[in-house]
Amino acid sequence: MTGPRRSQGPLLSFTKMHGLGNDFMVVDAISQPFRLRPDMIRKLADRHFGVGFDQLLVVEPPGLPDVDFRYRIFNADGSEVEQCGNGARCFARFVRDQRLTNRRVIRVQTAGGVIELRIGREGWVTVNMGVPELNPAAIPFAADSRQVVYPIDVNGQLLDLSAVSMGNPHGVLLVDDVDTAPVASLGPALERHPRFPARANIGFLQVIDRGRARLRVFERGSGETLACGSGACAAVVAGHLRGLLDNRVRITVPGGDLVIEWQGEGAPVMMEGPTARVFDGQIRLPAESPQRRRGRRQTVRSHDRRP
Ligand SMILES: N[C@H](CCC[C@H](N)C(=O)O)C(=O)O
Repeated sequence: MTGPRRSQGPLLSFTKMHGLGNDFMVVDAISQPFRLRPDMIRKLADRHFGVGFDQLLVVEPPGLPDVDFRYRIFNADGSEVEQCGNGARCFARFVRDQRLTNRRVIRVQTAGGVIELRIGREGWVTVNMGVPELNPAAIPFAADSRQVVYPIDVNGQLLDLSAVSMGNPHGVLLVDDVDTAPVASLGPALERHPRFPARANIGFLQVIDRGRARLRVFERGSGETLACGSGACAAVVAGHLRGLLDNRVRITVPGGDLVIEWQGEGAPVMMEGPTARVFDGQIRLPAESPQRRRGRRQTVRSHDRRP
């Protein structure tokens, strides 16, 4: 077998996984070098010319004393983000399956803070997603003061929106029926609304009763996905604060069900759901141009947060 041509880059090993159809390319950057740029991530995310995924998840050695791993998350548009709930479950299963840990409870550092993952049976994982952030400035969402519901003008239409951060920003709208919700039009308009300076994930929440709800999410940087774990958490927080949902809610997203628990202000949001491994693969990356190699030597590894 001939070795790679000089113009070819390294082989990158990965595992394709999903959490309720929210799909991921998972890369172990502990056992292999990992240096990708936003343009390269966008190419890998392409469902025709690349691997195809909603998010790229990267396993790195811990950067803090009391955590087991660092977990980096990149959307399909190449933007690096703070949190991914479904991804956290798949991350936990991956590091255990790959024997990178033998622990059943792992602490993971993300750009949005430290989260704790508990690995159960048959691929089920419970995630402590941390305490939701409701202060507009920290979400970030432009508002004079904190409200449960914010009136917001979207292309001349006045809507009632809840704003929550799970480490990543979310807007939540109540709808009568998720099947007819204007996700394709309102999703992008709100994702990039000027009042969300870091953009946002937009959830369309239909309350069935105080313990059950349906949800569709137009995700920041990836578009509508079959499931959004942090979006399900944000939706339960918003529904609870509006007095419509109890502490434990079964959230049905297009890809299946998640169980979310929140005891109220100051408490963390707990999320429980399944994970699935689809296949393992390798992909040869294009060689880095000499100019980029020279540029790389002069710069510290960049943690691009936006393409
Ligand atoms: N698109 C999200 C990241 C992935 C979140 C989602 N896949 C989840 O399960 O939480 C953001 O830009 O904040």
